[in-house]
Amino acid sequence: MSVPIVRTLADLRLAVAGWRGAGEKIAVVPTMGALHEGHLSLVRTALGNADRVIVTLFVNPKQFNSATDLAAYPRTEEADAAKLAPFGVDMLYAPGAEQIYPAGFSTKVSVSGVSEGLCDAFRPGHFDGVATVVAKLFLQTGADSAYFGEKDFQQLHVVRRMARDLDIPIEVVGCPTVREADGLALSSRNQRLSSAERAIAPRLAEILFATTDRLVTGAATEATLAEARAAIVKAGYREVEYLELRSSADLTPLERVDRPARLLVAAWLGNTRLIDNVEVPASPIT
Ligand SMILES: Nc1ncnc2c1ncn2[C@@H]1O[C@H](COP(=O)(O)OP(=O)(O)OP(=O)(O)O)[C@@H](O)[C@H]1O
Ligand SMILES: CC(C)(CO)[C@@H](O)C(=O)[O-]
Ligand code: BAL
Repeated sequence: MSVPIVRTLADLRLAVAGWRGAGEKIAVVPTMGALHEGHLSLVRTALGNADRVIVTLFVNPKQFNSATDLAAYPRTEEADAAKLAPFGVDMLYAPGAEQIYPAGFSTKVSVSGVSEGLCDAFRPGHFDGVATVVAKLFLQTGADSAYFGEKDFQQLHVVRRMARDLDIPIEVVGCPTVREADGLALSSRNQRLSSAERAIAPRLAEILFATTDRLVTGAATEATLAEARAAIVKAGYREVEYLELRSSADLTPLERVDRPARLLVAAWLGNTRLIDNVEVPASPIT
């Protein structure tokens, strides 16, 4: 079985109209390709919740801050289509850039609040690019539900807020982060790690989990976070961009764990920027 590849908005709309006519529920899984088990877990959840599943593959230039990062981004469409084939995905929508940003395109979707701080502080404009392309993908596909990984936790919040604010009738579903056996969160950027870096990489998740265990409900957290930042550098990471505690519900900064909380990190291992985040387990207030 192979997955039908659709490259134009006109062909996408034709297929979707047929499915809608038959009363079928449609799910969309937006990706930038280089598919791995993380993406495939989203696909499995989508297949369980809908009659038709569209996976999108578009490396969105508007969300890259650096031309080098964009140029280095893996492009493996053939292998991606082969990975999707056994799942019975209904369509791989891999539009040309002109289908998303036709000549004269001048609109930007910008979500305030949840977009601010964390990744935005180091990739300014990144979430405008994400919100703009995801709004287009939601409207082009007209899907009933969309699947995003918690690995990109801030992105998940931005997309949810955007869909609510713009009254796009779609359910945004967050899916748990898939990890390698040693704890490293799967990411297409892991391919860029040297073998020495790959050996160090899982220390990030290890330190993150160990730190959440130390974040006792109600206690101030800054000293614990400072120790964790130092431990990440000691493990061999070049730089910690941020390690912050935020509310899980709306990403507001927290100085102590006084509601469901998430610990989020971005750090550079050599020339590769990795992100991760974990929920802080609730602990009894003593
Ligand atoms: N390890 C993972 N577990 C669950 N979902 C994931 C994982 N990695 C990526 N995803 C999700 O897959 C979707 C597409 O992500 P994307 O194509 O950017 O892959 P990626 O591996 O995160 O790449 P990169 O981080 O290098 O951009 C996003 O919703 C993202 O959160
Ligand atoms: C959601 C997304 C496909 C938008 O380009 C991208 O940010 C990603 O792959 O996470
Ligand atoms: N996974 C988020 C896409 C990006 O890093 O641009």
